[in-house]
This record gives sequence, C-alpha cells and structure tokens, in this order.
Amino acid sequence: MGRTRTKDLGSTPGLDSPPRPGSTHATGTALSLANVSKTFPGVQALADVDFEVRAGSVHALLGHNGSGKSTLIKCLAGVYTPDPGATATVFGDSLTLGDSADARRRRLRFVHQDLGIVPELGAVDNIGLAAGYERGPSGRIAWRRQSRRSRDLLARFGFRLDPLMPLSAASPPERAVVAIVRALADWEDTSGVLVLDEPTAALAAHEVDRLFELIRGISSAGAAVVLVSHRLDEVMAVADHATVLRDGRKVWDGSLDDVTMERLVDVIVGTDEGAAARGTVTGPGTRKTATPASPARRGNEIPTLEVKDLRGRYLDGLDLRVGTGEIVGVAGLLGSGREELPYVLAGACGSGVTGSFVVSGGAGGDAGSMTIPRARDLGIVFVPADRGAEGVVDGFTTTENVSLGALPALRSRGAVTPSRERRFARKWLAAMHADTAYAPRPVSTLSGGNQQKAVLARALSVGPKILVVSEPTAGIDIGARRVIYDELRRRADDGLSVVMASSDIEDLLACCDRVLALRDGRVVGEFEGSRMTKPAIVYAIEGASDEQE
Ligand SMILES: Nc1ncnc2c1ncn2[C@@H]1O[C@H](COP(=O)(O)OP(=O)(O)OP(=O)(O)O)[C@@H](O)[C@H]1O
Repeated sequence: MGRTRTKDLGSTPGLDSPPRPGSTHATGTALSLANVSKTFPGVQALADVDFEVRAGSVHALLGHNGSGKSTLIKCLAGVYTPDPGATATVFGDSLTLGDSADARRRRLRFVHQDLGIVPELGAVDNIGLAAGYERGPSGRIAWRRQSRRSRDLLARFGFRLDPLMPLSAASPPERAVVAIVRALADWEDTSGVLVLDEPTAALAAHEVDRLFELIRGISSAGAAVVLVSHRLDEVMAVADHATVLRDGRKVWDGSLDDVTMERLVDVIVGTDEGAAARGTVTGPGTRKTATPASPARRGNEIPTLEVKDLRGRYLDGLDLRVGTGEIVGVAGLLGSGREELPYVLAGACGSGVTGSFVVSGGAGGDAGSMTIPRARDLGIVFVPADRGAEGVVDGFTTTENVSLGALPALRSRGAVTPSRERRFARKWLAAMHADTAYAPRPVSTLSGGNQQKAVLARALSVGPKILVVSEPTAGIDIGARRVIYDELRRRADDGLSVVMASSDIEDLLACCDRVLALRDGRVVGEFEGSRMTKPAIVYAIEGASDEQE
C-alpha cells in the first residue's frame, strides 16, 4: 500500500507561536459531532451523522459527489444551521453549531473549496482581514510590518508571492496557498481543529508535499486536521483515520491502518459499483484505465493545433503540437507555465503574450492577438481550473449553465424554447453522469463536483474542435473521474483534440496519449507509451534531469 507514516517535523509551519508538543490536549477527542441532520428544500443533505476526530490526528472525510461532506463542514463552520437535535464539542467545550463566531472562538479554522478570498485584495489584506492587522502604538495599521508578516507566513509554506498583488491576478494554486496560510495565521493555541476542504485540488505534487508537511506538523503538535479529499492516494499518505459519507449518511468510520484502498473505494461508491470505479485509483506510476494511444494519434500527421515560441508571464518559448484526436497532457509545478498555457490557448490572457499559432485549416497568426471570441470561432473551448470564479454562472440554474454555450443552436424563430433547453441540458448532464434532477436547481446549490460536471457538459455540448481543460477532475469523485476520462477518450476517437493541464499526474496518466513536462515556461520532457510514468514525469517537472529523457 505504501502508506507514508506521519512524521513529527518538530515545528509547525504556518502557526505564529511554536507548537507545544506534549500539550495537555494532545490526546483525547478534539471534535465530536452527534446527530447532525440538514434538510434543504427537497434534499436531505445529512441524516443523523456522528463524527469524531481525535486530537493529534489527520482525519479524512470522504464520500462521492453530493454525499454531504461540504454540508457537514458548513454546519461546523456556522454557514448552515443543522436541523434541531445536533450537538458538538471541541476539546470538551460545547460548540453551538450554526454560529460562526463560536466556531472561531473554539479554534476551528476552515479552508473551503471556494477559498473565500477577496480577489480584489492582495495576500496582505486577505490575511489581515481574517487574522488581524499589525498595528503601531497609535492603533494605525503598520503596513510594512503587516507586509513582512504576510511574506514570512507564505515563506513558511515555501512560497514566494508579492503580498500586495491582487489575488485576481494570482493563479489558482497561489490563491489556495493564501487561503491556507490565512486560516492558520492567528492560531496561537494548538488545541484547535483545521478543516481543509479539497485543499490540493489545484496543487502540483511538489506543492502537495509541502502542504502535507504542514498538516503533519499541525497534527503532531496536538491539533486535529480534518481533510476532505477525493484523492485517495493522498488520503492514504497523510491521514490516519477516515469517515465515509454516502447519500448524507455515515457508512464507515475507522483507522486507515485497517483498510486497503480497494476496500475504501467499495465503501465510498457502494460495493456494486466499487469494482468498476477501482480502476481509477491504482497505485502511483501505473495507468488507471486502459486507453491505448492509436498510431493515428502520434501528432505526426497535420496537427489540429500548433503553437510556437509562446511567451507570457510564465511561458518562455514553449512549442506545442496537438494532433487530431490526440489528448496531450501538460504537467508542471506552480509557475512552470502549466496554469498559464490554457488561458493563452483560449485567448483569455490579454496582452503580454507573444508567439504564433496555427489551427488546422490554415487559420493562424500572432498568439498575442488571440481573443476569447476568436478562439471560439476556431473551435477552441476552455474549461478553467477555478470552477467557482470562472466556470459557473452563480445566479443561473444548472440547465442555464449547461446550455449557455449552445444558445444560438437552441434558438428557433429568434427564441430559445424552454423545453428544448431543458432536454438539451438533461442529455449533457446525463452524459457526464450527473443526476438530471439537478437541472432546474440553481447551480450554486449543487455540490462542487456536480458543478464541475455541469461545466464540462457545457464545454463538450458545443462540439469543440479543440478542448483546453485545466484541472478537469478537481473535486470530482472517483466514479465520475472514470466517466470523464472515458467521455474525453470517446470524443478524441471522434476527432476532438484535447490539451489537458493538470496538477494531478494520475489524471494525465489515465487519459492522455502524450504528456509534456513543463519547467520554467518550456517543455523539458515528453512522455508516451511505456515511458509515460509518474516517476518520470515528476522527475522532469521537478528538475531531476537524469530521469527526464
Ligand atoms: N444550499 C443548498 N441548497 C440546496 N441543496 C444543497 C445546498 N447545498 C448542498 N445541497 C445539496 O446537498 C447535497 C450534499 O451536497 P454537498 O455539497 O454537501 O456534497 P459533497 O459531498 O461536498 O460533494 P462534492 O464532493 O461534490 O463537493 C447535494 O445533493 C447538494 O446538491
């Protein structure tokens, strides 16, 4: 199984005061929830859930999309008030569920899937607003000190970022790191609970390792960490206990030492479907699904897309060819160009980009002149990594979100017929294995994973020639991952070309014909066939040159 045991790092990065090994709170129950139910109109999101987390442990909260994980976390955080009858304690003190001030007082800290950052402000204010500002004797904010403190907190995560840069200009991983650092910034006592909801969704392997060090440091100092994640290999590496929810109910609880990954998959998806889904979670370095690349997809025929010498904020002379029906993966660490490339290809980068591109059929030109409408006209459709901010339209229903790209085609005599729009959305939601009952509901009430399925449904529904997708399985459960891989492969077989940028190398191995490793804005390795393995890609993106070729 290869589980990595928790190690005591001796310090707790991210905390202002040093950890207190041997703290009186280091053993016993950190968090206890009993009888938690939550009913939304027409939906029982949670039914009588008990949840107990021990001090000094990393406890994973698992379940497929829509199983109730985020709702449980939001009840804990005070975002939702559970149905009457629920009780909770934190390190023995009673907690009022549904009261966010009490949650904070009891030293519960949260990083939610949507991060909750203020994009117009920099790290300095995002941290200051949550954890308080450094102040001078007159009570005025000491900006220089505040700035230095923010920089130091970020540096403890091994992270350098201009603390004044608005986070709207930062990449998704940069935003995630600021959210985590902010949650910990004022945590002076280790008798608390840190809750991380899908924290690694946008992080590369190297960044995930740093996050795990941070998590281990926090738990070994006596605090508890609750980790919500769909990445079971990561869960097995960092967590020691887990609770599994299915359809709002607790279906399993126990030590991860006593369970195999295969058994965990069975419990999460239900035994019948478990065997099928298990194919998506084999160990590191192996392909999760059999998707043999056909010789026609070697990219050596006339490419559907060819870009040369791309340069931008991170890109520094990148060349890329994507053949017809080829799925090309893009791997790389934060700042390697992996996050920027999809935006450039989709014309969503604005000025400052140079290079050239050609799309099959001869259309082409200066990459700097690519705009979103131009890309769309060329058949390039983009699925961004940041689903909440850039993927869904919050005020719209799920149907409206899915049909958005196809409105011109759905129009008849100048108007879109609602019944036609509904049928269209249902068809595409079904293709993504999302529950079609979600169609009329506001998209904001869907679980994160189901929102992602709706965004992918919209992208595929317009019949793109080239799909550019970033972090396609962020927040997606193990069963639905398989659906997405298979759907992309089916469409590639029909001629769709795909550029898939992902921090999850398992995604790339499962789905791609070829994977490009990016470093410092260029391609430093290209992998296909038997050479396309996780260690080879990781070595290349992290700069261990002996392994990259
Ligand atoms: N505000 C809301 N209004 C109505 N229904 C909601 C609301 N929030 C969540 N739900 C529903 O409650 C159920 C549980 O959703 P929840 O977000 O807790 O799932 P999850 O396990 O976190 O899923 P994911 O892994 O996809 O994030 C889903 O059916 C969801 O659509």
